[in-house]
This record gives sequence, structure tokens and C-alpha cells, in this order.
Amino acid sequence: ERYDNRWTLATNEEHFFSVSRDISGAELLHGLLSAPWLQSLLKVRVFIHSFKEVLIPTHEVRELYCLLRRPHVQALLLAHDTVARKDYDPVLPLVPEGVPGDEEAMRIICLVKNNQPLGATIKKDEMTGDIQVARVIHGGLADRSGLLHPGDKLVEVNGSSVEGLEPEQVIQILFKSQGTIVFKLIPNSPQPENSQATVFLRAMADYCPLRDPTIPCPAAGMAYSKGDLLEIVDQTDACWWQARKLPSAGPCAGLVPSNSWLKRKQREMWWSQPSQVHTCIRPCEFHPDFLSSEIQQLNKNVLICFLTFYPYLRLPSDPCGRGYVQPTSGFRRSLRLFRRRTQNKRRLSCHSCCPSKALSSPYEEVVRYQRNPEDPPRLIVLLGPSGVGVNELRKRLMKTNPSTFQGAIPHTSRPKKSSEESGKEYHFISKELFEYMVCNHRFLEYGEFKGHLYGTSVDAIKEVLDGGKICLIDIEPHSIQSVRTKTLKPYFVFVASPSLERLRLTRRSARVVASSHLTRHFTDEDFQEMQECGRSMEARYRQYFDSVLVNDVLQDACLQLYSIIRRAQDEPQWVPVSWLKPVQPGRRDVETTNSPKV
Ligand SMILES: Nc1ncnc2c1ncn2[C@@H]1O[C@H](COP(=O)(O)OP(=O)(O)OP(=O)(O)O)[C@@H](O)[C@H]1O
Repeated sequence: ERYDNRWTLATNEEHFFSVSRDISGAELLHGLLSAPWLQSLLKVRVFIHSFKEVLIPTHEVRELYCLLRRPHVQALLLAHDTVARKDYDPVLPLVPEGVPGDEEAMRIICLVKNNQPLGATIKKDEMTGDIQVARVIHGGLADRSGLLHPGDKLVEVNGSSVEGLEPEQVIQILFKSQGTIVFKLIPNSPQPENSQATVFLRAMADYCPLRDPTIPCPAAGMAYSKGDLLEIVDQTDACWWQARKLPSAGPCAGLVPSNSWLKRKQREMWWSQPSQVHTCIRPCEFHPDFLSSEIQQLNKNVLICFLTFYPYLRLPSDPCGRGYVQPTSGFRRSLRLFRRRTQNKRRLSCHSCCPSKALSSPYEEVVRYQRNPEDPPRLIVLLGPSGVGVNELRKRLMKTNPSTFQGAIPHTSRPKKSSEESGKEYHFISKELFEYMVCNHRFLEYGEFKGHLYGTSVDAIKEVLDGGKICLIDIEPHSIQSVRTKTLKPYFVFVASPSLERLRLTRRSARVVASSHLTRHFTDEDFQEMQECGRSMEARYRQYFDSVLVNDVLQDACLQLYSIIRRAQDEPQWVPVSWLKPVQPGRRDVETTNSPKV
């Protein structure tokens, strides 16, 4: 150790003397060797060397080494380093001398054309005649490039000046271009970020951009059908929103008319038809021509409330006796036939005459809702054309799962029979109380049969739900709005008929009630009527259907309905946003149609 110290001392002295003797270049070399960066480099080398000796490369290490040396990983690491150094600004040549300071900055951008549309629209500035980028479609090629912005002024496309051209001519140039498109443009001042939150809407009407003369760019428009779920990704333009249909097929949004724009159009359309005969101003009459001969023969005493009716009548021989009501399907069918004929008249009159009804909300704001297991179950509502099997399905589910499903006990003003018990078959109440309940909107559906009132009350349904059972009801579609409340949070299942061939095959032994006492086999005419009725129900009301079930093989349809109901109860579903908002004091919980804010 002493020897080493002496040696170190000696060499240091030697160096010192050499330097002091000013040997040529010695000072420089000394400075170089004692530079901190060289010292660090040497330390790294020593470290790597010792590491290499210790490490016996295992199979995994070798594999990792190979992986890390692959070109794409290398490229990734390089990209990472570049980004980390923020070294991605292009190196621009210096501005040549003599360029005036107020010259507008130009941007040259290259976009590679592939099968996708560019995703931007252009317009001509009426004042200056400039061609400008009108809008950039969310998720489109231009948007993803981040290089084109609304308001950017187009100067050249592929080296050709666009000055004095019409937008259509520019589009032609773009259309003909292949591969890379080079735009020269004057960028608009920085755009404010779109800070609006994404809104989800359910379309309450159909829309086809190709049939809309007001849309600024039909090719950028997005068609939708009533019931479709739309994700509104951009509401910057008050008239034309950008939306994606859910479940989303691609990243690119499309133009859809805004809520206020559609309402304005609806109002204009309504007021532009003043010459139309406003039939609903006249009181609606029951004309014998409206009644099918079947119904006329059936019961002359039937008086039906024009808008609602009571769908069930309990049979004395209810085999289950669990308090649910056995429907007399034939009679319901007759009522449905009657109502279908009168419905056309009602539909015409309301839409042409009452602006408040005709100008319904084109969209309904919706949110994902997951029922809390402690909350009452959601009400399950079945709808379908007469004879399709709504009652059969309902009955079977209740019979096979009596501890899970239950119907609502109806109210009636009819006197109680000696064999009956109030609150079991019916809630027997006086006619005055019944009418009082009607006035207080306590019934979802009600009607009069042979001078007695019958109805399904909200309270009867709530009683079932509060007891923890799933309440299964079936209603006529026109009652949908009265059922759509935040309290009941109904889930609508539309029961559709299968094809004509399948109906003939599966309904061989099925019977339709021809009169209050007679049943008969289905005819081809019945099947056709069932399908027509189903189609028109779907066309008019499908925006409210949460699920559609085709009742083909009964057993399968039962199982499918069961799983639909389970999903409705246990999985997140889209519901109107108003169902999750607290009820304002003094407001009735009935109206759910909600229009989004613009
Ligand atoms: N999938 C099916 N396969 C075979 N028969 C069926 C099927 N679904 C229903 N049926 C039978 O069809 C007939 C009519 O069914 P159901 O009474 O349930 O009709 P509905 O839709 O309630 O119509 P309505 O309101 O007129 O009574 C019944 O005889 C029923 O058993």
C-alpha cells in the first residue's frame, strides 16, 4: 500500500514537473483526461464491463436483447427520445430577407388520400370570395391529422390556385386527385377547444340527409332511424351537430340537424299548411262504419273511452289464483281492432291540428342507468299486435316464476261477487272514487265495459314493485307515454310476429277468441293483419322499444323474454336523463320526453 502511494505520489510529481516544464501539449492532455465527461464515460465502461462478466446471458435475456433490437422497437425508442426532447418541430429555413413583416403565414400540408373521405367541408366567403374550410368532421381524416381547422383559407390545391373558383370546382379537383393532396392555406387564428361535454340522444324520428335540402353538405350527413342512439360529439354549430351512431361503427362522425333546427323546421312546416282541414277541432264521433261487423255483433253495450281501455277481464276459473288477471284475449282483440280503425282518424287529426303535439321533441337525452340492487325492480311492459302472443308469454312467465313475476291487481267499479275478495281479483271501489282516481291520473289505462269501469293503477303496479317482484304488464302503444315515469322506470319489450310461414307452422293449434264465448283457429287473414299491425306499431313507436322479441317457437320466446328481463334488471341500460333527475316540487311524474340543450 505504501509502495502504491509512493508510486502515485511519484507519478503526480512527474506530471507536475512535466507540466511545469511546459512539455508541448501536456497541459492540454491533462485537461482532457481530467474532464468530467470523460471520467463519467470511463466509469460507465468499467460498469458495463463488470456487468458483462457477471451476467451469464440466459435464454430470456437473449430473447429480450433480440426483441429490443428489432427495427420497430428501435423506432419506438427513437420516437420516445425525440418526443422527450421535444424535438419534433420541423427545421424551417430562415425567412428570406426582404419579406415584409405583415405577410400572412402560409401553411403547406400534405394529406394522403385513401378510401376514406377527407372529413372536411368548404364554403365560399360571401364578402371576400375566399374558399374556406367550413367544418372539420370529428374523427375524420382531416380531424385526425390536426392540420385543417374551420376558417382556414384555401390558397392552392396540388399547386393550382383556388382563387375565383366555386366550392364545387375545388371539390372536383380534390375528387380527381390521387395519392397525396397538397394544400396551401392561410391558417385561421387558433380555434377555441370544444369544451362541451358529450351528450347521448335517442332519435325520436327518422332522418335522411339526402332528402334534406337544408343540409349544408349531404355527403357529410348521417342518416338515422327513430330509436337510434346518437353520441353528439360537437355542438359548436347551433344548427348542425356532429354525431356518431351507437354502437359506433367507426371514428368518423356525421352531420345531423340540431334540436332547435328540427323544431324550427317542424314549426315552419306546420304553419305552411294552413289550408289543411283541421279535423281534430271537431269532436270525434264513433261512426258505425268504423266498427268492424265482428265488434258490432259482439256487444252493442260496449262503451269505450276513446283514448284508453281496460285490457283484462278476470275469468272466474283462474287456475293460478295468484291475484294476476287472466286476459280474455278475444275481447281485447276486438277492442284492438276497433281502436286501430279509430286510431288512424285520431292520428291524422292530432298531427295536423295541434302544434303542441305535432311539434314533439325530435331527440330525447338519455344516460346509462344501472339499477341499484336495493331499488325496486323496473316495470316490464309488453307490447305487440293482437294475437301475437303477448298474454301467452306473460302468463307463462308468471306461472313458471311466481316468486319473481306478478301482474298488477286492477281496480273496478263493478260490484263484488260473493266468491270474490277485494284486493285479490280486483280492488273493488265506487264509481265516484274511480273517477276521482282518473282525474288524479292514477290510472295508466282504464275503460268502461258493460257500464263498469276497469283500470290498472300506478299504485297497484308500485305495490308489486315495492314488494320486490317484477311487475309484468301489457299495454296498448298509445299508453306508452303515461307509463314512462321515473318512478316505474319501465322497460319496453315489443313482441313481433315471425314470418307468415312460421306463423302458419307454429300456430296450428293456437286459437283466437272470436267473440266473448267463441274461439276459432287463426286464418291467413289474421296472420296478415297481425303482421301489418306489428309493422305499423314498430314504424310509429319503435323509438320507445328497449328490446324486440320475435315470438316464433313459444318455448324459445319464453326463455328469451326471461333473459331480456334479467338484463333489463341487472345490466346498464339507456334511459331518459329526466328519470335520474330529482322531481321538481309540484310536478307530476309523467312527462319524460326531454330535449337537450343547444
Ligand atoms: N309462439 C307461439 N306458438 C304457438 N302458439 C302461440 C304462440 N304464442 C301465442 N300462441 C297462441 O296464440 C293465441 C293468441 O295468443 P295471445 O292470447 O297471447 O295473444 P295476444 O298477443 O295477447 O293477443 P290478444 O291481445 O288479442 O289476446 C293463443 O292461443 C296462444 O296460446
